[in-house]
Amino acid sequence: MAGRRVNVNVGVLGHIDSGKTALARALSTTASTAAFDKQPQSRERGITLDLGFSCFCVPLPAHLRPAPAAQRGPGPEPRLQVTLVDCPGHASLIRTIIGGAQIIDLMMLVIDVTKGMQTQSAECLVIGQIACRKLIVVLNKTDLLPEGKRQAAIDRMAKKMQRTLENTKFRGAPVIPVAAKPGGPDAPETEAPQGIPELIKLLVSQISIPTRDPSGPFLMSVDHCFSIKGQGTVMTGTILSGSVSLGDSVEIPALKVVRKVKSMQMFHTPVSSAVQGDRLGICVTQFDPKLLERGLVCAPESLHTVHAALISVEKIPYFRGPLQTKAKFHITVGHETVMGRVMFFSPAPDSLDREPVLDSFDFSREYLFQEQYLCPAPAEADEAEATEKAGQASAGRCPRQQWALVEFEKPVTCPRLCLVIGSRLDADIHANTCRLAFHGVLLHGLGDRDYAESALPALRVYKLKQKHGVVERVLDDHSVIGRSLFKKETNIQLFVGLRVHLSTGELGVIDSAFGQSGKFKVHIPGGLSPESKKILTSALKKRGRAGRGEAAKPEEAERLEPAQPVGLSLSFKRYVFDAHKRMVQSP
Ligand SMILES: Nc1nc2c(ncn2[C@@H]2O[C@H](COP(=O)(O)OP(=O)(O)OP(=O)(O)O)[C@@H](O)[C@H]2O)c(=O)[nH]1
Ligand SMILES: [Mg+2]
Repeated sequence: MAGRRVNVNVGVLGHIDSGKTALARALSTTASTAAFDKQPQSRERGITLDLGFSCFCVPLPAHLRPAPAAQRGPGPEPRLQVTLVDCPGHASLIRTIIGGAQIIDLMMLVIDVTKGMQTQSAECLVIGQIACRKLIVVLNKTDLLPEGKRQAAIDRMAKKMQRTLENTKFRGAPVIPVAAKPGGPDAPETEAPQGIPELIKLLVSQISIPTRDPSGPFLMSVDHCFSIKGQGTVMTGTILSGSVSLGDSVEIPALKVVRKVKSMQMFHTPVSSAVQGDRLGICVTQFDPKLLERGLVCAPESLHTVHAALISVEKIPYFRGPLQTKAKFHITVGHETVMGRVMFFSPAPDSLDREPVLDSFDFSREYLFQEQYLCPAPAEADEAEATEKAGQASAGRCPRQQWALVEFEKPVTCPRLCLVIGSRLDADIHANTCRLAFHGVLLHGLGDRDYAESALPALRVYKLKQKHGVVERVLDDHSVIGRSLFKKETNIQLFVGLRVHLSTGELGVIDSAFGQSGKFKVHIPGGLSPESKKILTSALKKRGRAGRGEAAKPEEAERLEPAQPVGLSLSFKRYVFDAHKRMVQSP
């Protein structure tokens, strides 16, 4: 029996033509069926269209070996299997790249040393920050640098990359030069790559194996599917969670079918079980492989199909422009990308500082509707630019967590708490801008097609509304008539009982409509103060005088005339999903 193998997935990401496939080829000794641009279209266009998988093995390094006590007696040397996930570079394939990034433990960012950071290198770095823990920057094509100045140019680019990483979570990550295919496409195959042994050494030293957890529901991301005559249908992919054994039933949720696992292989070797992190081919009883190119296979009934979701959101700082409520984004949910419309909301003002919660959504709390995602107010220096952008949190008080309701154009099938990325894939790919707009975690999926009626009323997101009017006249010490707060057609009955503040300081309560023109009666429980009465009655007198032509002493009219009318302000909450559109008193 072969010795123990520990698998780790390493992503190869970078701008188009930086040499990712050439690097994967140089690194690999064993190629799986799908590696190295074997697709005919891929060969024709000279670009990678799909994830490519290949691997190489090295002795398991000391830092990854279990403690001596845990080791079983003498046996074959344990091996580390490094599975390389060669991602496409072309901008149009970013969904594939995001899918690839979610199954890797470490990311190699390939940079063409003669070009430096390019648009998709930056996007890959953003994706890496969201989905990966570790990074190595590989400066490729060093053979293209003039020999005499090569080292200096490499050092300069390495410094530049370090500076770029400075503001990311990969600060201080290693940068290493190579030439994966010296001489380029026309160079003879005998031309040996340069710097590969050093890169392997660095990779192996940087790899740490995340704890693989065999518990939890089985979930595998499938990247290829084909049938073998007389045996069944084979799906190859990476196990994202849980484990699988021979004879288990697995579900292909996209096709709504359940199949039995007949056999399994890991890199051409039959196995009887596999766990999270393993790369695997499983053969199940026949189904048409054409129906499933990409997708998920899972333990029966462990995934949910959702029509909308509540997600925790964080804006990607490189995305230019605001994130608007009602805007449409491409939303990658787990391993699917669909269009979705978003509505942003923040904590109620009294809970801005609450610790972010990333594993559930609290329906018992109230939330404040936002026209757009709130960004921290920028430093003074950026003020000019900042004033253009609305949606800044007032006085630098930015909530620690914000959310969005995402409504999908078509339902998506995804695991619990999966990664969500919102992007603007329709943006011009040559515009040199980051198309990735926000990321987050799916906290709560709405599985009912009629979620708008069945589930959303429980979501207590409110808009804070303010209305302003004026006191028209005093009825008595405890009541006034107001106007200009409502439109003529407003049903004032809905507002009865809500508090209004008079600009003179008194508190009133809307009592009833008054006449047909949107006027209303306000009851003032504490009574009008003598000063207020003076201001109001003097205004009344003036009106009266004009109306009835009564003579008043000119000096009195001057003295008592209020500088401004007495205002009435009403603030109330309206819950966005309240079917009855009730107004609720706000503090
Ligand atoms: N001179 C030189 N050319 C290289 C090197 N590595 C790759 N190339 C060439 O660069 C071109 C692109 O290489 P690929 O490996 O296909 O690049 P890629 O990053 O996989 O491209 P996409 O997958 O389409 O994004 C090919 O013509 C390679 O021969 C290198 O180290 N030196
Ligand atoms: Mg490629």
